[in-house]
This record gives sequence, structure tokens and C-alpha cells, in this order.
Amino acid sequence: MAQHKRALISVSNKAGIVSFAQQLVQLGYELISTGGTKRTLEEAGVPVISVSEVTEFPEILQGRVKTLHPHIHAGLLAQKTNDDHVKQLEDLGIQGIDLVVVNLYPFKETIMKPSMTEEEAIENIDIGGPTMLRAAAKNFAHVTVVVRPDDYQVVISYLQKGDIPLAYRKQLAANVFEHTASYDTLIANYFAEVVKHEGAPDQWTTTFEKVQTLRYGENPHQQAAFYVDPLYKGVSLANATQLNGKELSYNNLQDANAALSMVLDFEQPAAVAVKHMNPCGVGIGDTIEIAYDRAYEADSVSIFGGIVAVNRELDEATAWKMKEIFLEIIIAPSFSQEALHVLEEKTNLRLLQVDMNQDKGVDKQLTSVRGGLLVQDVDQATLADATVTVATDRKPTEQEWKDLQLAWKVVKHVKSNAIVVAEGQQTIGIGAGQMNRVGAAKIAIEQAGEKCQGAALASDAFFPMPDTVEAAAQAGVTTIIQPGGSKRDQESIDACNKHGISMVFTGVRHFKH
Ligand SMILES: NC(=O)c1ncn([C@@H]2O[C@H](COP(=O)(O)O)[C@@H](O)[C@H]2O)c1NC=O
Repeated sequence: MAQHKRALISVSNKAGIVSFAQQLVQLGYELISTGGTKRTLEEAGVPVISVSEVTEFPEILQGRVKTLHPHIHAGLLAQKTNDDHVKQLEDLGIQGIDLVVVNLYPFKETIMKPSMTEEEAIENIDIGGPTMLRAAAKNFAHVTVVVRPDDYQVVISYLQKGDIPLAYRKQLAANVFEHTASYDTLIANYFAEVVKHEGAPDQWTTTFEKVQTLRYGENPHQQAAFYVDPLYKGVSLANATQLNGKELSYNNLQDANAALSMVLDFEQPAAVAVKHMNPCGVGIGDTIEIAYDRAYEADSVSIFGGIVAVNRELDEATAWKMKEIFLEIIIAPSFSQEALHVLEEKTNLRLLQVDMNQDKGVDKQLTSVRGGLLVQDVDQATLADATVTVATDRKPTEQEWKDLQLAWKVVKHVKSNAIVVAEGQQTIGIGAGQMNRVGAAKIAIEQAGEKCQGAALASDAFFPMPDTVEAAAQAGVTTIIQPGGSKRDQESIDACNKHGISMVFTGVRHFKH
């Protein structure tokens, strides 16, 4: 007598399962199921038999063992075209399984809950589910395996037409291995966090989930997408609410991330304008309007087409000023109703509301290299971590010290070799990404022009020779901050003393390549 085709269904996410199961029954399938899934199907009037009936073994250990049985796994792994396999199943009275529908215990959702206990996390590590999924996926030539509820309808459509093509079964198997690898990665990362791995792990396992397919990458001929770390709970563009404007592009996301990272470094009201991943103007002040005025004045040419981030609510007065120029994106923790009203008229302008009260830290920075990955701690060093010493005869004045602090905060975010000149709580010149330090200094100084008189200069790394001090002195800079540590530091110190410049060493380098 010909046997019914058999489908095993065991799902935690029960969305769509009743309708899928009903259609399988109409197509002549016999359903077998685990406890909760069976109850759901029975309540909906779908005929189903329990896995325990098939295995003649009860579900035990509070569900830790339900489907882990040779009667299930032989049914999943047998090759239907292999006479030996077929005979062994017959001899042992095991029926083959044709279709497997499994999704896993919600491990990610569990560990994301603020009140989660370790016991809950452990109990949500699915063992039987991945075992079935992997067995069926390995045997895709003979078994169809469905892990994503989104695929139910396509599977039914194929079955209604006759059978499921091998190529699609292979695709479903690929989905499974992708899913179980990602699931295990979350578990591995959870444990790494719990046991606090010291140093670099031997394998870097990571998983990211796609939030957006981008129109293109850095250039129109490059494909791109935006993925996020599903466990990251800190401040991120991934959690931003877009209140206005066109879809974000790859370059927008990079620049917005740079602006956001920078503005988070300031406690006082701050405005940061970014172009091509570098700041072009940064201002701080008692209000966001003053901070923005300063960021704008810092470089009123480069800000055109730029991205501005502020770290306080954006008010109406500042919104009017921002509206006057072409900006790609404005990022703020919130927008007043009036500010929103003003800016919404520019339909293309992206407005991103980002909750800046969450954890500001990002631990690791990943950079791809050909065929590999570089992993490092994010540069989170601040002046509080630095050993600040005055290397010159003269100490910075109180005003100079304020500008030095601003310049030092900004220079960390500028591509190396980087020089930042600041005065009056705003940047006035930024030299970014030059192949020699004095070249970066010359660019910054030239941009600052007359304003260099009495200004502060920050350098992301030490001066290999006194030429930058000489250029700064000629322009009127009166105070400098840099890591120190060059063999020829003394020459730079002597040059400062000669010109009456105060110079501070931090002992901390801020290279950014
Ligand atoms: N232990 C087992 O043998 C086992 N077999 C299937 N599961 C999981 O149990 C869940 C379904 O359970 P229920 O049908 O009781 O609601 C599915 O997410 C499935 O992946 C198991 N649970 C976890 O390991």
C-alpha cells in the first residue's frame, strides 16, 4: 500500500503555520508534530499525529528531548534512491520524512530582553531543531526543508503544480545552513560576552542582519547593502527614525556614522558638519544655535552638501538657518515640532532622529582587507585617559586650554595625517589625510588664515621635526597639543619656547587611516 507523504512540523514561531499545514493536508500529507505545535494545529482542526507516537518514546526533560530519536533522524537522512537505506528503514519499521518545517527557539529575542536570566538564555538554545534542520538540509536531494515562514507559500505553489524542483530544495537547504550558522554565532557571542574572553579569539565569528538593500555602493556600479549587528543595543544609525527625505545611500550612511560618532564625544551642545567622512566644521556653545553658527562659520563653503549632527534637540531658529543651505542629512536626538515643520518643506532633506541616551560605546572596529579582516578596539581614548604634560616654558591659558580640548576631540575623527586648528570654540582649519604632517598643517593654517592669531593647533601624532611648529608660529598659533614621543621632540619644544607657544603632550596618538 502506498504510504502518505510525511511532513514533520515543529515551530516556535507559529505565524502562518495553520494555513500552511491545512494546505499540506489537502495535498495528501500526513503531519507529525511536537507538543506545542501539535496543540496549535489540533485547535485549528488540522489532523496531526505526535512525534512521540512515531518514536514510541515520550517527550522528556521538559522538552529538552522531543525529536532527538533515530526514528526521526533516519527518516530525515535516508537516501530514497539508495536501496540499502530503503531496506534498512523497512527492516526497522521507519517511515521516511519528505518535508520538514522547523523554526528555532527565540534565542536572540530572549537575550535582548532587559530582564533576561542566564537560565532563560540557556533554555532557549535549541538543540533538536537545528539537528533536524541540518539533517534535512544535508539530505536536500530527498527532503524539502523550510526554516523561513516567508517560504511557505512558494513551497505550496510548487507542490500544487506537482513537485518541488531540486534547485529550489537546494536553495532552501542553503537558507537553513545560513540560519543555523547565524543562530550558533549569536550563541557563541553570548557566551563570549558572559565568560569575558580575554584577547583575540582564534576564530572571529560574527553575524549581521540586512536592514536595507542600498541603491548602490560608493559608486553607481557597486552593489551594496546595510547590515546590522542584531545584538547591538547602543547608539546607532540602525536604530534611527527617518522623519523626512529620500532613502539613505551608502555614502550617506558612512558620513552620517562619522558625524554621529563625533557629536557623541561632546557633553556640551555641539554641532558637527561632515564631508566625505571628515569634519569640515565643528562648533560648541551654550545652545545648539550657537554651536551650529560656529560649525557653519568654520567652513561655510565645505558644509554645502554636507551632513550635520547635533547632540541636543533641534530648535526652530537653528532649523531656519539650516534650511538656507543645501544639506544632505541632519541628525539630532529630537526635532521640535516647529523645526520639523520648517525642514519638512525640503522634501529631499533626510532628517534622522537618533536616540543618543543609549550606550555610546562600540567595542570593536572591523575593517576588511583582501581576503581577511582586521579587528581592533575602537579608539575611545579621551583626555581623561591621557597623561597630559606641559612640555614648554609657558603653560596654556584658560582660553587656550578650552580650544586645545576642542581641537584634540576633533582631530581624533580626522583622517591621518591630521591637523586641526581651533579658536573661540570652533574649528577654523582642518587638514585631513595628507601624506606628510606639515602638509596637513599648511592646509589647516591656510584655511584658518587671519583667524590663526591666538589659535590652538592639534596634531593626531607626534611631530617628526619642528617644521609644523615653525609653520604654526608664523601663522600666529599660540598653543599646540600633540602626543609627543618623537626622537626629535626637543627640537619642537625649543621652537615653541622660541616663539612663546605653549605645548601640551598627551602621550596618546589618534591615528585614523
Ligand atoms: N529537543 C528536541 O528534541 C526538540 N525538537 C524540536 N525542538 C524545538 O521545539 C520547538 C517547537 O516546540 P513545540 O512544538 O513544543 O512548541 C521548535 O522550535 C523546535 O526547534 C526541540 N527543542 C529543543 O531542543
